[in-house]
Amino acid sequence: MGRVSDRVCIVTGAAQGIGRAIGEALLEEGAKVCFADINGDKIAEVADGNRSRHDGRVTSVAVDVTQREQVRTMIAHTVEAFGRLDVKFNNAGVNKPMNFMDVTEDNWNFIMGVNGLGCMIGMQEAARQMIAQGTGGKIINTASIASRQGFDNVAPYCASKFAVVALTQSAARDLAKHDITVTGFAPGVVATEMWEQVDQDLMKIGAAERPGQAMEEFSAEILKGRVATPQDITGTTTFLASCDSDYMTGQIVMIDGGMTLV
Ligand SMILES: NC(=O)c1ccc[n+]([C@@H]2O[C@H](COP(=O)([O-])OP(=O)(O)OC[C@H]3O[C@@H](n4cnc5c(N)ncnc54)[C@H](O)[C@@H]3O)[C@@H](O)[C@H]2O)c1
Repeated sequence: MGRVSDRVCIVTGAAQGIGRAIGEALLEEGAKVCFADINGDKIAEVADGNRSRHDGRVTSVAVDVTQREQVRTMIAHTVEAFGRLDVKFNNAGVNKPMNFMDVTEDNWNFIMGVNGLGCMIGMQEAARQMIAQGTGGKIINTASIASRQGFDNVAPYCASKFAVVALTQSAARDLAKHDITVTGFAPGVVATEMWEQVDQDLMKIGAAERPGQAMEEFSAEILKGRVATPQDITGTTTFLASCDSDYMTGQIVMIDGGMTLV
């Protein structure tokens, strides 16, 4: 028996990076997992790649987390496949570095849309299903080191991740009476495609002159070399999915290699 045997989980942003690692770790611990992502081809490939090892416990769906109807369809698909929903990870996220003075309404709306609104809709629709089931459940949101501190050239991203923390704390209070716990986790820097893209974007806006420079400087100044792999954080995410007590609700677990201590 795994730590989350037979729990029905949805992970958004699961076509790559942190979300994919969360979903695959849940499968290893016995869960039934719906992998969900805006990239329909890639999410189907990820699910196919996991089917031979975990047959009957894998499904996938294409979803844009900012679109409520698509989120409802994703949940309906999962319930049809596995009978219910126990755990919902709101992990899909975007970043698009820009100097503070160049931030546009489009940039703000894009980042706040996916990271903030997408998280809120994801929580509401998961909770709606859990309330209808009468089973309670768990909602787990991906925050960030950027939800504790603002960093250069990523103001909307930091604002969106502060929003994730506030949504987690507020929803934890509102949903407690339905036995739904709401938690989050806040990684530091994780080596994913998002980080590679951030690196390229920083060069485009002139905040770095060569590939890897911004990361090296950030690494030297703030990280002290502590860059995680997606797999480094799945011990914590599986714990949050398995933890039946409500003592964690409303909390954000830091997985940032001690960055908040420096
Ligand atoms: N990589 C890091 O250093 C780091 C650190 C802290 C927090 N995070 C957060 O972790 C989460 C995952 O990040 P990652 O590094 O794996 O990024 P990533 O870019 O590798 O993966 C993000 C996934 O989200 C999907 N996505 C984007 N917009 C979507 C939408 N509207 N609907 C559905 N799916 C959508 C993408 O297609 C992609 O597969 C994000 O919330 C990110 O903000 C990342």
